[in-house]
Amino acid sequence: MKTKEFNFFCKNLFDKLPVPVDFLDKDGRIVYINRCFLEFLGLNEEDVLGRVVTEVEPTSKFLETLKYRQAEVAKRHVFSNGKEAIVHRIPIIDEKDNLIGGFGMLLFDDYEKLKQVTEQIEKIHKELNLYKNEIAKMNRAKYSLADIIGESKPMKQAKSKVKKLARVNSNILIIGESGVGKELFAHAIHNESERNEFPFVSINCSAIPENLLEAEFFGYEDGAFTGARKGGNIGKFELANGGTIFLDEIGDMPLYMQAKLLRVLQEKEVVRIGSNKVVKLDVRVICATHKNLEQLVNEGKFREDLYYRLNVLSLDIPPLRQRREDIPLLVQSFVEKFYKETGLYREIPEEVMNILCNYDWPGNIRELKNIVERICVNADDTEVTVNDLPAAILNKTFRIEHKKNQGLKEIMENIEKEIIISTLKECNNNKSLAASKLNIPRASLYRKIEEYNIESENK
Ligand SMILES: Nc1ncnc2c1ncn2[C@@H]1O[C@H](COP(=O)(O)OP(=O)(O)OP(=O)(O)O)[C@@H](O)[C@H]1O
Repeated sequence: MKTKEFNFFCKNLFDKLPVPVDFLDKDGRIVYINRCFLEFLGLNEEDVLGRVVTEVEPTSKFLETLKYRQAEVAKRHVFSNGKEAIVHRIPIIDEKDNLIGGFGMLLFDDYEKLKQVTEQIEKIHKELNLYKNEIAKMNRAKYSLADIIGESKPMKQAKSKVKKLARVNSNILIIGESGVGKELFAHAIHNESERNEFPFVSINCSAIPENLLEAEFFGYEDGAFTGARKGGNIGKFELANGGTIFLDEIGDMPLYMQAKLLRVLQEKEVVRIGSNKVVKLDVRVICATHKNLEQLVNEGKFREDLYYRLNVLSLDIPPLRQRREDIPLLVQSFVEKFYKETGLYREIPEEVMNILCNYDWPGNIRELKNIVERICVNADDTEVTVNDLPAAILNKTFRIEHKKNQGLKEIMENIEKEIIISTLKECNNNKSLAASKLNIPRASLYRKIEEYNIESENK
């Protein structure tokens, strides 16, 4: 192409470009320079065209670039007018390896602006890391094995199982009544595992409105649906990547979400709503439920395939009434916690402790914790009294009411019968254990069971 034609061609291409650009011939003469570059240098086209680059701009290193045929990319350069920029100098070589010219371009024509942008980016990065750390802190497992109070046999067994479960990566289903400590155990499994440096994300399936479940689980992109937060949102699975996700109340998950969850567990990847980018997942899933999932499967309310996928390993946490010996330890720890939080010292006398130990605790440890806190608040003095206990607990503990016109013998028999029934319940109907707890010979227990017709009532 002739110089004139080339110049015309470049004008069409580069004159409207807001980036300074020029072309040189093989001897370093400027054959084209765009308007933006002229403005930057404060020169007119006539002062520049056809002249050797160093005559126009004495600081230019372009002649060396042409001489050594070596491209220089993103170099900082100070021009004779004092302006600083990031420049590219590229030698142009033809197919026969001959040098035919050079191409120059300024990336940032205002170095100060670049510095500001870089500083701004650095600041944003720092802030982003700060938020990331905060989010990571929020998504940490707070409890470890040491926080799980209980020395009863079933608790010791459950705690030692935690260590085994932590060693592998399979999904776990934790079963137990409400308030037994399922979430606490999930935290402990994560903390004992190799994933403990990664997030622990907890999500309660029954607490999220059905229409938001998918967005919460898998996240969404900006404008994915009406009401979606600007900028989109990361899903809990992505948030838990590398760590553990705890899906509480899994039995309450609607069927359509069960299908989606199954897909994620099978594929080990997730796609945000409104996006087509696949995110690979490495997340351990721990689920919990107080419902009978097998029954839900039989009723068609829970997918069988999902049940088997979640229930690879399981952990059964017994209700508090089956491990009453843990009650004094738990009460003591809740009283200490109350003292630490409020500075109010409380003591639980034996008669109050006995009542607490005999109550059945349908709400398990959560209920016990609440009641202990309540009686600590109610107490007028350091020593808590029976009167500080809620009536509901007192009524249920003193179940043995005698009917009018009953003689002492009959009343005593009723009391004896009640005690035997509750001890048998406590011992899971193990008669030898019950006899030893009641401190009577086994034969006496059998006789009384028959006498009071307990076995048939107990079935
Ligand atoms: N062994 C324990 N030692 C100390 N605190 C416990 C213990 N078990 C449970 N808790 C406490 O009791 C409360 C209820 O525990 P958690 O939430 O883990 O029960 P959950 O079985 O998951 O209940 P839900 O089924 O209702 O979700 C929490 O405050 C927890 O810290």
